[in-house]
Amino acid sequence: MATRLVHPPKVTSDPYGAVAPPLYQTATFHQLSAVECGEYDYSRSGNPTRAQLEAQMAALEGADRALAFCSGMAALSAVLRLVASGEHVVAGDDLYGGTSRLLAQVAPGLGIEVANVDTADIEATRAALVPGRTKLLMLESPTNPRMQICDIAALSRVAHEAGALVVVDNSIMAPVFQQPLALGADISMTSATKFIGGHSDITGGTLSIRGRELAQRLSFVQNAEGAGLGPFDCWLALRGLKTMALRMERAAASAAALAAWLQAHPLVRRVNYPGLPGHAGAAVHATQASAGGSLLSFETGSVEASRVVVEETALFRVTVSFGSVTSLISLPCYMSHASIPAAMRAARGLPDDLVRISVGIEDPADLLADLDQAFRKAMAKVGMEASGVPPARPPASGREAELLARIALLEAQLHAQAA
Ligand SMILES: Cc1ncc(COP(=O)(O)O)c(C=O)c1O
Ligand SMILES: N[C@@H](CCSC[C@H](N)C(=O)O)C(=O)O
Repeated sequence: MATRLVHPPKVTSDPYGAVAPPLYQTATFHQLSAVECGEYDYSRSGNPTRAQLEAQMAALEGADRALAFCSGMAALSAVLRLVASGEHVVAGDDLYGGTSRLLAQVAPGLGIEVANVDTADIEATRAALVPGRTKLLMLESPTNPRMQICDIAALSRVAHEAGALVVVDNSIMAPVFQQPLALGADISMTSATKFIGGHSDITGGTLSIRGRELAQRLSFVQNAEGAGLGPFDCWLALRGLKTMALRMERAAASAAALAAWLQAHPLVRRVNYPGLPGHAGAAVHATQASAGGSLLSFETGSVEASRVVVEETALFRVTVSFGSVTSLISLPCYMSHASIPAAMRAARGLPDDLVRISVGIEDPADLLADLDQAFRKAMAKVGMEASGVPPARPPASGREAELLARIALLEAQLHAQAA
């Protein structure tokens, strides 16, 4: 993966042999004549820089074709266009807030009925699918923000038996750690705003698609509705891709160390991180992904304490989004998932005190020390003694952290095999 990210397939012929892909920052292309068009005519319909990004994503995910959109939501909206009025979608019940909003507030206006189900429960998902009427099963694994895991291969089989297509939102793992098409999904969506861009400087989304006919339908939507990614953002995404494995491996190793520390902390009631052997989905996750990733969430039992942790950290930026080189921290119920009505959040078990952390590529020792000082302030706020706080002693080096993360994943894999 690391090598393929640096050596993408070349789709543009560059007479100068530029090492960086050329940026075709143009809206239109000179035609061969008034009645003959060359390969490109208009950047909404196609652009060589976008074609380069799409070819690389297709190669990375073993797809027949990939398409790049101006955001992850635009990519998911294009997928929703595969469903006609009167048809049915089954989706998970712990989804990114924007996806929940699309399904709860946009889909009904299109005449599309949506059923939300706990996709960790294969039989419940099977029961929610209506053969012949359900056209799409929408999955996230891990889910945002509770990091729940579903079995992508088993659910793909169940959905296909019912005649539904499967789209997996792979934004949290990205192709570096998980490849949904290889597990049986039809479409893998990645918000390029996250790990692909990697520097919090673009919004984008990609669809990697199995099957030429399906890809053609989605490509038609991309052009007809005009939500393709612009050339400069494609160029930034191409640049981000080169270091994606390096960034993700480093951040995942640090996240594993932070998750272990949080789990031992007296102020923390629960840690959601699929790289922890005790996580309910760890065994399934270990069979379909190669790391726990760098996103995790935890509960303190007190919104007040969680808020102090979030606001008192200095290296973790209080911001929505994830997958950046910079560590980020948030209260999902007040930020990324605020568009889900409070009653629905409560029904789905999404607590207000949940804190989400996106671990960046900083030195894990600094991140731990920063969390430790913020937690001490939070404990003081809720009148807790600082006794029992685990030492904020990180693994001696990034390499050691990486090895520990690999060992944790191997343990989870052994667990899975034994089961
Ligand atoms: C899991 C997940 N899917 C999809 C999206 C949508 O991506 P974008 O913000 O690029 O539209 C986000 C975040 O926004 C997300 O967290
Ligand atoms: N105001 C935005 C919120 C974006 S959340 C971004 C990201 N997916 C995350 O989970 O942090 C909106 O309303 O969409």
